[in-house]
Amino acid sequence: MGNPEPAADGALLPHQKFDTVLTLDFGSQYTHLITRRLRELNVYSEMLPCTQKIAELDFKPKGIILSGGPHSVYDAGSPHVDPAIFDLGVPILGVCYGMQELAYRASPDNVIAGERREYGHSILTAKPVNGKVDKLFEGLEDSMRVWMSHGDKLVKLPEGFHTVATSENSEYAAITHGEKPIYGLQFHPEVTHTQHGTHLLKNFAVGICGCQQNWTMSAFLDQEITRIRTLVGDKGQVLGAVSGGVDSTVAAKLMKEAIGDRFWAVLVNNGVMRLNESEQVEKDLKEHLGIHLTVVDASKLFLSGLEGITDPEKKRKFIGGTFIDIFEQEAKKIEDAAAGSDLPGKIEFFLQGTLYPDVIESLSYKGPSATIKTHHNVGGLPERMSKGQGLKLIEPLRNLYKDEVRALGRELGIAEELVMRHPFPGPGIAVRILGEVTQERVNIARQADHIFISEIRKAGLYDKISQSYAAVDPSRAVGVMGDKRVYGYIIILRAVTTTDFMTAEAFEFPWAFLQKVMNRIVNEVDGVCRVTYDVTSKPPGTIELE
Ligand SMILES: Nc1ncnc2c1ncn2[C@@H]1O[C@H](COP(=O)(O)OP(=O)(O)OP(=O)(O)O)[C@@H](O)[C@H]1O
Ligand SMILES: O=c1[nH]c(=O)c2[nH+]cn([C@@H]3O[C@H](COP(=O)(O)O)[C@@H](O)[C@H]3O)c2[nH]1
Ligand SMILES: NC(=O)CC[C@H](N)C(=O)O
Ligand SMILES: [Mg+2]
Repeated sequence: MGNPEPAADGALLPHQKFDTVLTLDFGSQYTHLITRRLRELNVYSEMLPCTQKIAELDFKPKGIILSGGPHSVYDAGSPHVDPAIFDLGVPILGVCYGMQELAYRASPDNVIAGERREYGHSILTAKPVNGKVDKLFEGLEDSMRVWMSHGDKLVKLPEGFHTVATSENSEYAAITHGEKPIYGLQFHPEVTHTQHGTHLLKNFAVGICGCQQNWTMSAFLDQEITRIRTLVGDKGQVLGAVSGGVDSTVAAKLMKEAIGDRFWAVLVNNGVMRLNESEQVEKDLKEHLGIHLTVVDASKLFLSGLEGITDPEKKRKFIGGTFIDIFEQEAKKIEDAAAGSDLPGKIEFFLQGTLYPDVIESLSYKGPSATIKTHHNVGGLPERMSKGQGLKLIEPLRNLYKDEVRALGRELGIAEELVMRHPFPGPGIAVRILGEVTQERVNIARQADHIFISEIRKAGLYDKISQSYAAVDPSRAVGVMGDKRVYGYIIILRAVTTTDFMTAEAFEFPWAFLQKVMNRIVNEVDGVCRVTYDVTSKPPGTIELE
């Protein structure tokens, strides 16, 4: 099931504690939106690949949703669901490919390639049966705009099914079985382009599956604290890397709440953090959160090692590797110190702030996809540490989306300012300096970044932007300042809005704001004579420059 954490009796995972709708992924780009929409309704949902064997589940879902997907059910090699889903006796909803899969299973000649693709809006009307609209469409009696994206279609109703909604182009826009709670939709209720899509998913999850709407961060917090205590026992100790970022701060606070002083945090100052960041984080974590923290100043080691490296991937790999070396040394020191203290047990666990999108990424049903960039990857850390030092992994956030992590942070009483911080990558400013990283360039990037972020805060824009920073382009440009010719670096400002950091749009600043920031940077940061604003969306750009 992909959960690397050790099992312990009584340490219940969310899908064992909360009513869960299981979404099986056939590779649609929208699958994860199904789980998102359900969680927004306070119904817990998890996604697994369509190849999941039902016998291997360690929980019983209250309902199953089969997602859309790029394949055609009738093609050789197309994915098919484990037929055991039908033996669970729980409601099933097929969306697009998922519906075609249901029809195809009933009889392969139910599904054919349509004459043309249907992509975009369509008007859907619920069709009453015996004068009554189906449970799936309760409260949705009026026509609604839905979003379609398919080329294949049902040519006839599978045996035992009837139509519960039609659209302009699809006679079988929504179908249900006469006796069993099995449903199919040709359109996508999970996308925001579908009107009342969330209402429809609620009708399925709550009305039909009978799920309780009790997935709240306060309930999760209680469950997770119990789970961590059971897992770690009353003697075990936990070690964790913290950056001051949202994820590691929330994970650390949660750990502190669960096991108190048996949690040990390490912050590595890699020399490419923001202005005063290391000091600020130390203060925040120690004072506000009361966390037991070791700060390792390795800035010289990182900066000297980065000398002469211009290739982005090489920079990332160097930083990732050095980070692990330092962390291992510190872990050893802490362990040795803990062994000599009167603290009860040995350090057995390693805390990691993995989030659900990372998990989804690894569970999605897809062919091999190209690596865009190597994230500095503390993901490499536990493997070496678990083998080398026998540490077991603990990942309390692995089922949460970023906004859920923020809500959990608030639940834990973490200050709003920490909870709402923009993400900051592990390799830090090093991937925001194009080409070689030098102390001079780091200083310039820090100062420019500090001005940009302070102005964003002053203008009340910080929470409207998902991530922002200033980068340095060390190819220089000519300028004139105080009647003198100057030849200086170019600053690139970047600010984006995004929900999942997979795609992003450049933030639209008022012109006067950009001019003000430009003015301050050229006047206050030595060595800079030009400021540009990067308007590239993702794709084709990425959020970081390297
Ligand atoms: N300077 C650092 N010192 C110690 N650990 C770090 C450092 N930078 C990153 N990490 C570790 O790497 C993990 C991944 O970094 P990432 O930036 O994705 O998360 P974050 O910093 O906790 O939160 P955010 O996404 O808000 O920045 C962190 O959770 C932390 O465990
Ligand atoms: O901890 C991290 N280590 C990394 O190596 C790393 N690279 C990118 N990022 C962050 O990921 C998000 C997407 O960034 P990209 O569009 O540049 O891939 C953005 O939020 C980036 O800041 C990283 N975070
Ligand atoms: N969005 C989908 O699930 C598409 C299903 C199938 N590939 C079709 O074209 O009809
Ligand atoms: Mg970070």
